[in-house]
Amino acid sequence: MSKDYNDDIAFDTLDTTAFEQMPYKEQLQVKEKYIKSLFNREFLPIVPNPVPRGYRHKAVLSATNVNVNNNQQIRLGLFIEGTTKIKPKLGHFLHDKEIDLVFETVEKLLIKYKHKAYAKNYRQGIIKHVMIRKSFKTGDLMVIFSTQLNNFPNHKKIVNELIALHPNVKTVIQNIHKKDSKFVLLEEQRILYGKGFIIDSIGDIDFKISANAFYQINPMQMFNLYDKVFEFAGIEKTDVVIDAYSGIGTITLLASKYAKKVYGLEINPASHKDAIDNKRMNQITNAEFILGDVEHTLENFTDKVDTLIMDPARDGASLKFIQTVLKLKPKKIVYVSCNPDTQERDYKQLRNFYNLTKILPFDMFSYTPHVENIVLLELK
Ligand SMILES: C[S@@+](CC[C@H](N)C(=O)[O-])C[C@H]1O[C@@H](n2cnc3c(N)ncnc32)[C@H](O)[C@@H]1O
Repeated sequence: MSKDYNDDIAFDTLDTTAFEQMPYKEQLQVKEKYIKSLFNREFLPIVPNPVPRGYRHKAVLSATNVNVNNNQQIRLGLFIEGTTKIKPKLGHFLHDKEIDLVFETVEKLLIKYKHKAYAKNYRQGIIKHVMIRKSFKTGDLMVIFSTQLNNFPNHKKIVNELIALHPNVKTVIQNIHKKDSKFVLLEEQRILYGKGFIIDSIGDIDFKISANAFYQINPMQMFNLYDKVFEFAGIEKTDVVIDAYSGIGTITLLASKYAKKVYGLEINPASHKDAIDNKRMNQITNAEFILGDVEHTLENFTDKVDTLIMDPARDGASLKFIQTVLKLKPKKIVYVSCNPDTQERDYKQLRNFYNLTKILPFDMFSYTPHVENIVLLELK
C-alpha cells in the first residue's frame, strides 16, 4: 500500500493516556471547544458516545518478548505513544469485553506453542500483531495473526483450541507481513479457518467485512453518524450521489434507498471488493463502485452530481480532488471527517462557492483526543 490511507496506526495500536483520567462530560467539553476554535461559528452540540467505554469492536495488540526465568516469552500489548516500545498488557477498557477474552486465549496459545514476537535484530519469532474484529449484529469474531513469515508453525492446533474455547470466532486469518511497515496488515493473507470475513448489518442491509477492509470501529455511534449524514444530505429520488472514500460501501448502499444512482469511490482493493459483494448480496441495482484514487476517478466523471458525501482518512482530501469538486459543483456536500483539522483546511478551499450551514461533532473515540465531525456545505 503506497498511500497513507490506512488509519490503523493512529487509532488502533497506541496506548493513549491523555484523556483517560478526564471525566466523560469534560472530554465532551474539550472536544466542543476544539471544534469551536477551528470553525469559529455556531455548531450543534456534540453527540455523546452511547457506550463511552468498551465501544471498540476492532482492536489490535502487538507482540513483544519478555524475559521469564531467563527465557524469552511472547506477550501482547500496545505501543507506548511516541516510542517503538510495546507495553505488555492484556485487556483495555475501550475494547469490547469479549474481544479481550479472545486476546487472553490467543496470548496463552502463542506461549503454549512457543511462538515469539518478531524481533528485527534477533531474527527470531514471527508474530507481529493480532487483530480482532467483532460483528455488532451477529457477535461473530474474526482473528487475524500478522506474521513475518509464511510458515506459521502449529497454526492448526492454535486455531482448533481457539475455536473450541470461543465458538463465536468464525474466521481466522494469517496476514503475511514481511516488510518493515507501520501498517498492522499488508495485502498478502491466507485464510486459516472459516470464510475470511464476518457479516454485520446496518438497518436492513448486510455488510461483508474482510480483514483488510475499512469498517468503523464503534458500531453504536456509527448508526447515529450515518443517520445524521442522511438527514443532512436530504437526498431526493432524482438525485445522483457520489460517496467518495466509500470503504466497503456502507454509506453508498444506505444512500441507494433514497437516490436515483449512487457511486462509491474507493482506493483499497479489499474494501472495493467487499463493496461489490455487498451490493450483490443485498440485490441493490442503482449503486456502482469504482476502484481507484478519488482524485483521478472524480476527474473522469461526466454525470451531473447532486450530492457529494465524502469521508476521507485523517489526511483529508487532496487539492486536486477539491478542484474537481468545484468543477462538478454538487448542490450539497456532506463532509464526514475523523480529523477536523484537515476538514477545516479543505473547507477553506470550498468556502467561496459553498455556505457552511451545519457542523455536528460526534464523540466516536471516547477517552482519546480524536473527534469525528460532519459539516454540511450548500452551493451558494
Ligand atoms: C474513514 S474511511 C471511510 C469509509 C466509509 N465512508 C465508512 O464509513 O465506512 C476512509 C476510506 O477512504 C479510503 N481512501 C483513502 N484515500 C483514498 C483515495 N485517495 N481515494 C479513494 N479512497 C481513499 C480508505 O481506504 C478508507 O476506506
